[in-house]
Amino acid sequence: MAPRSCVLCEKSKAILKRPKTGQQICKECFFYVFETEVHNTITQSKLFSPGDRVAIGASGGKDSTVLAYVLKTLNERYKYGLNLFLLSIDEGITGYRDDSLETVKRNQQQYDMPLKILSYDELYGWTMDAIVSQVGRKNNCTFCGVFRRQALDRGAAMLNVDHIVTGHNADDIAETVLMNIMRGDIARLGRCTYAYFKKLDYFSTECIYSPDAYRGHARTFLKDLEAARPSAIIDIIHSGEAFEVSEEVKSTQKAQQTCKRCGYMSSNDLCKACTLLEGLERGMASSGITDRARKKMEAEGPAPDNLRTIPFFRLPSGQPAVAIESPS
Ligand SMILES: Nc1ncnc2c1ncn2[C@@H]1O[C@H](COP(=O)(O)OP(=O)(O)OP(=O)(O)O)[C@@H](O)[C@H]1O
Repeated sequence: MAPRSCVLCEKSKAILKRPKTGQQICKECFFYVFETEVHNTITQSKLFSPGDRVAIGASGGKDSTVLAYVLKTLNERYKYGLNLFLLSIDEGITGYRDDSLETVKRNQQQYDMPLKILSYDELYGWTMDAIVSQVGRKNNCTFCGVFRRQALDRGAAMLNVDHIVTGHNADDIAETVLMNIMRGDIARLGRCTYAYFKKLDYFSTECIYSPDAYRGHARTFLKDLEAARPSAIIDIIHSGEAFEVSEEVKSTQKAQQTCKRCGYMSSNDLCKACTLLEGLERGMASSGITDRARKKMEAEGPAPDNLRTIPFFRLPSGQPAVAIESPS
């Protein structure tokens, strides 16, 4: 059978079928439509203003590498006037993050962007290797996720940027929508094709500490759905976007305040990172995970005065941290 030609340019050979539209298109047309969609989202949502400083959360993986490449390309093509920075968080995972940071350092050269690396070790006094040796593999993702979110905000404040952007592909977002539904967590409500065809330099190893079994179930389920109906992924994302959170559910969300200990935004007296860090420092790491363990630690008395804590968080303006929309 003769190869199909691209439905857009009608000249070149089609090399992929976009599940989103069902269109069979060639490589050049794919680059063009993908980049144009990102551009349209940026302009229609008025994401940036000329002169804005933007930190790209750079893990070295495919999604953030595509993000850095596309933002740089669009910034030059459409003259957005953005100052772009790479911001990498070094979680301290030997054999994984040290390798992927080498990719980010190459991206820094390739894309000619300043790079800031901030490590868990310098911020919290703990690497993920040390955390895993205390808590084991089961709950370590909780520590890593909470610590990364705060580290990205703190790194962004150090760079004095107006925005942080992170890379997410359609599969990951659909998985997250499904997982929030399956957990009854409505209130918290891809692909690598682009990176592969553009031959971008990215790091493609899974985190050595991330056996997220629940996400694995969502992923398998989504793959089955997609096999039956290719638009399933994008349909689920649209459903997630269309969910209306009732006022009753919204009212269960706690008001945003700042952490008494470190000044970072929090919905409790202590932010989650301070709670987790206190547990680690007192040798009771699960106190940040289960209510029972927390009560046990509380029963042992207040935190000692010499407890290692996270430096107090202030925005570059000197203001304490204020609420920033939390992606979930
Ligand atoms: N260590 C890190 N330093 C800076 N940004 C990070 C880091 N880890 C994750 N991010 C940001 O969060 C996004 C989503 O991360 P996630 O862990 O889900 O990885 P992913 O979907 O495999 O993305 P990637 O392919 O870029 O690694 C990344 O694209 C990146 O923008």
